[in-house]
Amino acid sequence: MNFPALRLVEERAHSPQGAPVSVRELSIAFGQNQVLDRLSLHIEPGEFVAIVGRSGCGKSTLLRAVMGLIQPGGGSIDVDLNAARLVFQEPRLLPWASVRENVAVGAPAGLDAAERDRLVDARLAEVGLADKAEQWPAALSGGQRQRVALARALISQPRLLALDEPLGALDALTRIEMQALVETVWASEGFSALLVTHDVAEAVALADRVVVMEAGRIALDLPITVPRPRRHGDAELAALEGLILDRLLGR
Ligand SMILES: Nc1ncnc2c1ncn2[C@@H]1O[C@H](COP(=O)(O)OP(=O)(O)OP(=O)(O)O)[C@@H](O)[C@H]1O
Repeated sequence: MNFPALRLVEERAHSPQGAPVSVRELSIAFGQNQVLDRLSLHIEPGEFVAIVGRSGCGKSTLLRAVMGLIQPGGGSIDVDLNAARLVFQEPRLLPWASVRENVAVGAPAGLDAAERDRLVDARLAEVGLADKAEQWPAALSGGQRQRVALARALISQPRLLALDEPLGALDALTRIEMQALVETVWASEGFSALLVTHDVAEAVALADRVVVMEAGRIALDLPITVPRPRRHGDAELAALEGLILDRLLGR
């Protein structure tokens, strides 16, 4: 008999530990626009850090710099990019490839077909899409496509997962379901997570620390110690959300 859930647990037990990230005195300018100004941020192995801030404050610039997509103007970033994956707001799937093939794109090189299929099936089961492997992306909902993007990122067993507003295009209910999924996979896989989001409620629901950016620097670095799994609408989370919103709105 086949025990896919058991196999998944065995795989989790062998998951590599989360990778640390050290950003020191990072400065980035686009022309005259000084977007990041000697910003420092440290992420502990396995920690979940969310970044919030007003539109244009430099959240995505920071995340892209951490992922090696933007060259720092000054300062340093210490991160192992071999073990890092990025999930964007749009799922960026190959429209002409099946769900299985889209997830397999993220698989480590050198696997034989059976081993690759086994990993794809395990990841699809993890994100709740076990029955969609042979579908085309066009046949999926927006939330399902984003699950495929998550499975594609997870298949390489990343030690750091960077998430750039990954749930921003989803409706409110799907978004809450996806937040629970992200929390579950993070808790079971052990990777470090860096999430950029506009949604302060999402940040406090998911993160160990919420970092508030202002004028290219960190204005507030707030630990969220509410026990997990967290429940949407929890009073303590709502109070933390209010505190951060007060800061962002200057109230
Ligand atoms: N490639 C680029 N070239 C020039 N300017 C850029 C570039 N990328 C970002 N910027 C500018 O840097 C600033 C910060 O942009 P960034 O996308 O990091 O902000 P953000 O906080 O993620 O914004 P949002 O919440 O709206 O996504 C903005 O003024 C933006 O116009």
